[in-house]
Amino acid sequence: MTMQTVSLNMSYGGTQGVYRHASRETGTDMTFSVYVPPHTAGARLPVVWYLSGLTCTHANVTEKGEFRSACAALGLIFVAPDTSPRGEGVPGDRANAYDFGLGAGFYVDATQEPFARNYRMWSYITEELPKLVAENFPVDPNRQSILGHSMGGHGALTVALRHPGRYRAASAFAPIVAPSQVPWGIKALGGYLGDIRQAWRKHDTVALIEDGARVSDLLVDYGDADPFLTEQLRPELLQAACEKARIPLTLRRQPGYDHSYYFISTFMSDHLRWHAERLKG
Ligand SMILES: N[C@@H](CCC(=O)N[C@@H](CSC=O)C(=O)NCC(=O)O)C(=O)O
Repeated sequence: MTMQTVSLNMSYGGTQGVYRHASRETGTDMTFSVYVPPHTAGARLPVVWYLSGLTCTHANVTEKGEFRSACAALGLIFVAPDTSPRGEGVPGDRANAYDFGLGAGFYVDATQEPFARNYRMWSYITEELPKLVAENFPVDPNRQSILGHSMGGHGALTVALRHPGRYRAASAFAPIVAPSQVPWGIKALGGYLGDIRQAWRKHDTVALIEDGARVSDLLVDYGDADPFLTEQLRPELLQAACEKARIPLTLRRQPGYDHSYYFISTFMSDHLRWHAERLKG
């Protein structure tokens, strides 16, 4: 699989790159970013995947996430994919809605027309992109972890729950934890997967836990000034599901913080340290 380098900049002794490739899964060109920390030649490094939220590309976290200093200190590779296919002929123009279509792939493989050909973000994130990254960067495939924000928090938690042997840690900023029960999720899962509630459960963190999926532990931060908290995010549903399933959950309510990258960047290094602990050795 080939890829092109869009840009490459030195940062904290490592390199921040942006790359583009032709994706088999989405049938489009896809852009993603990778930060590689300073390392000795030949070393294989742990990799942290970051899934972004509604309206984002790779660029939001790359420019505003403030992850590079911690990644350089902790020796972590940081990968930030896009949130949907884009380009000519791809349905779901954002002019119609910010919460469905372009920038809002919800990390599922769509089964409904006209989305089924291009909106294959589940397979892209879990299969195609990991292979491309492993072929082109000094990653240790046995030391991977995943985190995300909002729609990307939903993606990170569902991907981790369905691949318990692959990701050693999972965490999220203000995740959508029960998409089957909130407006953003009902719109997206219905639009991409149709009205097949059983299929939705495989893309719903709370439902996956209810159905027996497990991870060793979770870290979740949310801000109590987040405008989406009570209608879309509903962290109390995750707390109840984890308590019932006895999954250790560190759920932190951050007073005064909202949903923005000012919030994410404040707690990014905490999350990366938490991941690094679980990616040791
Ligand atoms: N009306 C806003 C809503 C979009 C928004 O807040 N997007 C968040 C993620 S929300 C859940 O997935 C985001 O990360 N935005 C990008 C940023 O750089 O802050 C809008 O249309 O912008």
